Amino acid sequence: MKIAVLPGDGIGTEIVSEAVKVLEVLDLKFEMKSALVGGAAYEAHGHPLPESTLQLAKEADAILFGAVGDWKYDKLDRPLRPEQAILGLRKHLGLFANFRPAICYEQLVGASSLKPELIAGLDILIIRELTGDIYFGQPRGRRTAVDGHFPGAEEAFDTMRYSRPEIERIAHVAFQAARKRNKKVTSVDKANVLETFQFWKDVVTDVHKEYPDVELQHMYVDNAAMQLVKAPKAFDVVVTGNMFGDILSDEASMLTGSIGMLPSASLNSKGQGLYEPSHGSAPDIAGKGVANPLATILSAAMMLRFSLNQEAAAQRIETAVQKVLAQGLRTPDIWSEGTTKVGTAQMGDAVVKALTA
Ligand SMILES: NC(=O)c1ccc[n+]([C@@H]2O[C@H](COP(=O)([O-])OP(=O)(O)OC[C@H]3O[C@@H](n4cnc5c(N)ncnc54)[C@H](O)[C@@H]3O)[C@@H](O)[C@H]2O)c1
Ligand SMILES: CC(C)[C@H](C(=O)O)[C@@H](O)C(=O)O
Ligand SMILES: [Mg+2]
Repeated sequence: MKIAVLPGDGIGTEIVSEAVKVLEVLDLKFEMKSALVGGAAYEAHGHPLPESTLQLAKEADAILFGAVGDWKYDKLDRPLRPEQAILGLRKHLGLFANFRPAICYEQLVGASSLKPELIAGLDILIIRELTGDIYFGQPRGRRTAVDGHFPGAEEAFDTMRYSRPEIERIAHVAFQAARKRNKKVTSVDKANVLETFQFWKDVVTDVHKEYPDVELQHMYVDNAAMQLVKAPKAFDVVVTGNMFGDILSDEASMLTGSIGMLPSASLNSKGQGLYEPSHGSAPDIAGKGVANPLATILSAAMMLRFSLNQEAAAQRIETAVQKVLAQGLRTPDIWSEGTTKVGTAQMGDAVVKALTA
């Protein structure tokens, strides 16, 4: 089993080290190979996703990814920016199905910004389409406006688009996931304004005919953003496009206590997957040893489950994470009165200890 380890930038390197520690202690005979990606790869090779890194990723059974990006690269031409590395990996590997489970662990009910009764027992799954939408639509660019409110002015534009097969395959993923859970899918769109999302809604409705045992609800994205903080437990599986999924998953992360708790899996149709926390490189706390590594450690558990056929090991990691939380250990992002503040490495060590005890 080959795992490509791509730590990236900022806290990416700190949190991936902890996940690697956890994987190593399982002693499952993985072959782990690391490569530079993002800003780190740009510095060394002049490109955020060098051919050698892409090749390593393509040949791996699974990819463990940290995060990419730093403010200092914001002025680079877009194709050279660190974020192009993760977008390129998703595109080149066809990683269209992004699972972002928002689970509020019992021990962290007090860490959320929401009232405990709203989030105690929360377990929802956001399924974000990851290779289409306005993220990848062409054409895009800058030009001189020919119409609109300011003809002749400089303007920028992107293209929002989805094809029927792209929507169908993510809808199947969502209905099948819901079958293993509480059999409810909420499809989030903006069909009242955008043709792309009226089409999304129509296609999801068509696919639903094959899943009569699963309840389908449609919801506009603005309402969904509100309902997520009003009554999050009313959701089971949420399926949506690339951009709405990006935004709603960050919102949902706060229901779990912190964005440092939200893992993710991005899968292609061959069962290959990239596993990364949902958060970014957090330049504001990078290098301080305070980042929460649990989202990355939980992403490694998802990797064992979805790509490496190691369900028992995945469950061992998830149980170990709950154990350290029960011991009262908290990185600053999830710390509350009466618990013990620890750093990134101490948190990783505690998970390793809980696994081996
Ligand atoms: N997949 C990715 O690689 C990815 C995802 C999101 C953002 N980014 C990039 O990351 C950079 C920073 O973006 P941003 O600040 O908008 O988002 P971010 O997710 O990096 O950080 C947002 C806030 O959450 C905090 N945070 C994030 N992860 C944390 C963790 N594990 N523990 C504790 N606190 C954590 C940060 O300190 C910050 O205050 C940008 O360059 C952005 O493009 C990359
Ligand atoms: C860094 C960026 C390209 C990325 C996205 O928008 O998909 C990030 O925000 C994420 O959620 O993985
Ligand atoms: Mg995001």
